[in-house]
Amino acid sequence: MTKPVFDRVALIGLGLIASSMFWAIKRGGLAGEVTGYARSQATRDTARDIGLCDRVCDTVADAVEGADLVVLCVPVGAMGSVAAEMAASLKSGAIISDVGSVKRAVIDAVQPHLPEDVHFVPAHPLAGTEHSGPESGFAELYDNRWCIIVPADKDTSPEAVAKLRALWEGMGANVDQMDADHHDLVLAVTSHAPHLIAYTMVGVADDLRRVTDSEVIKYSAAGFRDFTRIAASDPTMWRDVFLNNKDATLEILGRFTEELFALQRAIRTGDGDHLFDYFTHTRAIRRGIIEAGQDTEAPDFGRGAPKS
Ligand SMILES: NC(=O)c1ccc[n+]([C@@H]2O[C@H](COP(=O)([O-])OP(=O)(O)OC[C@H]3O[C@@H](n4cnc5c(N)ncnc54)[C@H](O)[C@@H]3O)[C@@H](O)[C@H]2O)c1
Ligand SMILES: O=C(O)C(=O)C[C@]1(C(=O)O)C=C[C@@H](O)C=C1
Repeated sequence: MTKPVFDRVALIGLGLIASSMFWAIKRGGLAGEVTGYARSQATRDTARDIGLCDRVCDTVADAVEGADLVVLCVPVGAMGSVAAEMAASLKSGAIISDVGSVKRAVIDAVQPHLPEDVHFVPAHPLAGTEHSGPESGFAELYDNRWCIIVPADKDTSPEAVAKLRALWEGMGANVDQMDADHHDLVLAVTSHAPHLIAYTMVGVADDLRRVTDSEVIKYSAAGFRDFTRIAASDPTMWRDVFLNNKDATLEILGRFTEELFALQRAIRTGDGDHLFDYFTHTRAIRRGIIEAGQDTEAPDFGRGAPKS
């Protein structure tokens, strides 16, 4: 039996990310006790019914009392108010972290509420599904996925960072470290703008009523199915992501629109060379990612004959 990384962990907000953390912590024997708090009675009842958390508390103060690590797993827009609510009950020396998809806005919202004798070490696991709520979690969610740790200050305790790293590694993740603004720009490109594009594409399809009546469902085995999966993600979470990573997302969408206009023009003017060169370039990027071993889920390109 491995030694737990923390004696007591508190998970605040019992949805997909927190419930997956709980099952992964249990799988790895990473904490002595895990307490949990959710705002709604219905969520707390469900959590108790399915054995999510060793102890489900009815107040955030009870959940964080005596905890060595507190992880805020609520939507980005709720982080500040939850931090304010729990601040007076935090144990001296505790590590406070979060899992929010945006980092600069969360740091600005949470930090002012925290007492000086705790360590604030924000983080973001790059793993999720389109499902939400306490029943959607599973222990394997973080296996081989990245978790980015974003220390709030330059003088954040290295011991606190190392302990949080050990927890995420114990849950199966690969851990990296980044500055908050850089994180927000990278995620605007790789996650936030793509989600907005998926939402838009599904909305466009829905506008074409005759398509959605039957054909979209019938033929959505291809790329569009991934769009509909992503566009089924939690509306509160994604509203908060866009409102709290405004600048980076707008910057990326501006660039995206420019490229889209150029492609649109190439189609209208019959500029096949532009389209071909563009697609050749993007294909090389995809192949580069796979060759560098950075997409562990990608199938080999070129199937060829089955290998005996
Ligand atoms: N879903 C993903 O793909 C994903 C991936 C990485 C990070 N995240 C981040 O993780 C966090 C949680 O996301 P999730 O997918 O687990 O969401 P979820 O909807 O499954 O769970 C969120 C939980 O927070 C609770 N909550 C909402 N407002 C609250 C408040 N004011 N006070 C207390 N509790 C409140 C909800 O009731 C729910 O239990 C978000 O910040 C999100 O940006 C999500
Ligand atoms: O797989 C999915 O459903 C996701 O969208 C997960 C995903 C992403 O990769 O964009 C979504 C938001 C996060 O903050 C991190 C991960």
